[in-house]
Amino acid sequence: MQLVFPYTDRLMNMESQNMNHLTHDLGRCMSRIGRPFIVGHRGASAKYPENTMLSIEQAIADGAEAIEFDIRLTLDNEVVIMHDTLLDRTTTGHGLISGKNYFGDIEYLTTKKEPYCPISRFQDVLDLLSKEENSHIWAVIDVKIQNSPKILLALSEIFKSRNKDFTASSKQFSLGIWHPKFIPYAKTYLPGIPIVYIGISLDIAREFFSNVDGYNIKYIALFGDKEQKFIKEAHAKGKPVFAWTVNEESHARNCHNWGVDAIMTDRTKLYVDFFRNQRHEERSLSIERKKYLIIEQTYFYFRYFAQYKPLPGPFPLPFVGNRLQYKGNPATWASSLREKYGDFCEIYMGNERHLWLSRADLVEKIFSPSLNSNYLIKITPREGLDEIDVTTKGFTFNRNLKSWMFNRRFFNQAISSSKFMKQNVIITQNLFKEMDDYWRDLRIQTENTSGKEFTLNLSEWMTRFVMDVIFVITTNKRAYTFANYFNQLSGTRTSQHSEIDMTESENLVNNIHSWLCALQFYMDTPTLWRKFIPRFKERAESLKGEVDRLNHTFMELISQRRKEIEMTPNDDQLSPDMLTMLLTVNTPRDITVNLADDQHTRPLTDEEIRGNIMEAIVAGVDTTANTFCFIVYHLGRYPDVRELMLQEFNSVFGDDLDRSIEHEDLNKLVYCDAIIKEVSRMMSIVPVIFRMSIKDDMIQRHCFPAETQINVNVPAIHMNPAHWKNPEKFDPSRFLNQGVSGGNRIAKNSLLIFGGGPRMCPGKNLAMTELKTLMVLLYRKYDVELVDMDEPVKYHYSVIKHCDNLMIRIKEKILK
Ligand code: HEM
Repeated sequence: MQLVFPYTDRLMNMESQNMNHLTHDLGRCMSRIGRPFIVGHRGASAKYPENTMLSIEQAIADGAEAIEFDIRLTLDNEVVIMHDTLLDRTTTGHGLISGKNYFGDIEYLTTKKEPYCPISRFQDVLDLLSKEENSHIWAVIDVKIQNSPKILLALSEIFKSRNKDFTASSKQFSLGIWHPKFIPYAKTYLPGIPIVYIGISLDIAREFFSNVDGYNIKYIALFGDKEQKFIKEAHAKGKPVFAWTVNEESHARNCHNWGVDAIMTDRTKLYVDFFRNQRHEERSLSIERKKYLIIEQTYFYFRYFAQYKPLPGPFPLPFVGNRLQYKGNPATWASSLREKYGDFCEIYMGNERHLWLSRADLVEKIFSPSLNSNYLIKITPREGLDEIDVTTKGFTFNRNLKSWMFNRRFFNQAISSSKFMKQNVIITQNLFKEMDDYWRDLRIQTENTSGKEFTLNLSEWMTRFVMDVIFVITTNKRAYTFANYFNQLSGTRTSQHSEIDMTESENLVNNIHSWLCALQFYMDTPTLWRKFIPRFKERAESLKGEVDRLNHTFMELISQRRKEIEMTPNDDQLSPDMLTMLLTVNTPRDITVNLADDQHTRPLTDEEIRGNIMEAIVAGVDTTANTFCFIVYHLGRYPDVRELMLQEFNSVFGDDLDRSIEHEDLNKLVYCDAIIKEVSRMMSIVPVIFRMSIKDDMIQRHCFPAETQINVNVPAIHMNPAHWKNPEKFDPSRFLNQGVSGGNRIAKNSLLIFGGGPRMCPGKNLAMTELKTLMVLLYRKYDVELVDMDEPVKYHYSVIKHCDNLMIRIKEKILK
């Protein structure tokens, strides 16, 4: 398949004097080769020791168009090709490279890995690329973040010793920069050499690197529809996007489909061949398949006109139904459907019928509390979900009710035990302290520290913070997500955690993100599309690879913890995290209290545990973090409400701003509780709740068969004046004095923050505990304001409502 890069035409038409060589030459070459450039990451490092001449030469011999390597500066000012700050991992030497001379010391070392190679210098690479036969090879120099910017001066001297100006070098080299502080030095010392941002954060790329010539982004950070918009944005500006480090076939294929311009890989030969072979593959629908599709559609319209009396709704088109009208925002779609077709209407996703319910009285049956309810399953049978093995495991997609009930019982009791909740409050406080230290460091680094004020993007911090909290309470392991973020913002690896731990966790967290993409894709994409349309088929394969990898990682985590438990002496206490509880329940080391009953006497299998842990993380993090951001936004907009909340904190904690929070304190925070509910009502973080009819049924005299998909339009119910007085008004007091005579009454099924019936959110109490603890921690310590009081809150949807770029200003209160 000949793929023309989306931005190539534009590049070709641009005046060449307005472009640097990187964008210009890349544009030309790519339209010619019709696939991403292959860049040898540290050379052909899967075959030969990384960052050596042997490895770089091999990458070129394999047919790579470019090479990538890292540079470090020695004590005697030589630029050597090395990744780490230390010699220890890859060479026979020890200690910091910056503390050793090249001459007389590093020059005598070799690689640890065979065949033993000398340590290369930048000079050597320059010699190689200056050869006539290599004049087409292009290179990315990774200027590692821990280097002093003076390495760029040393680099400049080496270039100058070959050519007086940088014209020749700028055609072959580009500088990979991690931190914006290097940019002015690069522009001064190496004028004309293109600069590429290297990193893992698209937000940082957008905010601090808008003036560079290209982007080299970690593969996983480009995963997801929103993330891939970044590639389009960059292309619209004529800037290429590369991805690192691509060592899986499915990843390479994804990069190709996303329009990534170059992939950095350790396995150069494999990918040069891979793309060569791929282009020869034929992809066309066979005649049999086409026939099958026609018969299927005829049957669909027969049923549509003859069998059911359709509800109001748009007419479904062949094959796609009303799918094309869906623009990725469930709440807006639900609201426009309701406006046009009323509170009870229908649409078709492909050939599948979906009923939409937008009023509390319509959902009465759906949220019946009975365990014999007709609505205990959430999603209609979808082969895609079977393929990724979630329909008999975990919760949300589990169609096996026996297995779901078994899991749910243990999950519920594990996370609602008081031991677990207490631990959660302690962990949140400890991690908040660490995050607060990072904020202090960043505040000190910023120039304006007057009045101890500090501005931060709360939405970025909170998704990472809550990920860490939920990770620790479920697995007793850190995710280091906000420490990683701090390192990126500060430009140095200054958080106290080890680089290996942090990289491993970062990969895991990214993998969870891919798993979520996979769930959505396999749930929404019809089987026929996944099987027969090449673009969907490839995406399906690649996402399946991500799911398998994540399952494997969690299985390893579980077996590791099982061993740790076995090694722990019987008298020693085990940590009350969820993984340990689920591993020990119904075993002699059971640390849960009355968790099991007569019907639930066996231990959980590793696969069951995996499902429970993964869903706790996936379902708990974004929901809680985004709810917290929306709370902070509302408290910024409504100072009266904030004042009442602070008075409540004062009545519970006194004026001791430092006293630690006990789990019991949180029950006393009734106004705080009301704020959370009111914000959640107005924002409807989870805008659609799904159910499937197990048997034929009827709502308001409209009959529908078994296995009909039902979607509940939550914002419509949360904002319906029939259920709520002045629904547009932010008024937490509507949740006070419930159950008191003459007090407020909440209409049945009108508040669906956590869903309803037996499939209601099992993390409800944990979420409320977490949110209250965070509110106390932030508002007791700081005066918090919105940076822009007039700006409406920004958000986007992907399954749930995500708060975007919430900029707040915090000022430390004076301790009494
Ligand atoms: C403010 C935070 C949260 C909100 C707004 C929220 C909301 C929801 C909603 C609306 C549902 C669907 C319920 C239904 O279908 O009736 C749900 C399901 C679920 N939630 Fe939460 N949730 C939050 C936090 C959490 C946390 C912290 C956890 C666990 C650690 C969690 C775990 C789950 C699980 C496992 C399900 C699936 C239950 C099932 O299908 O049986 N949630 N949540």
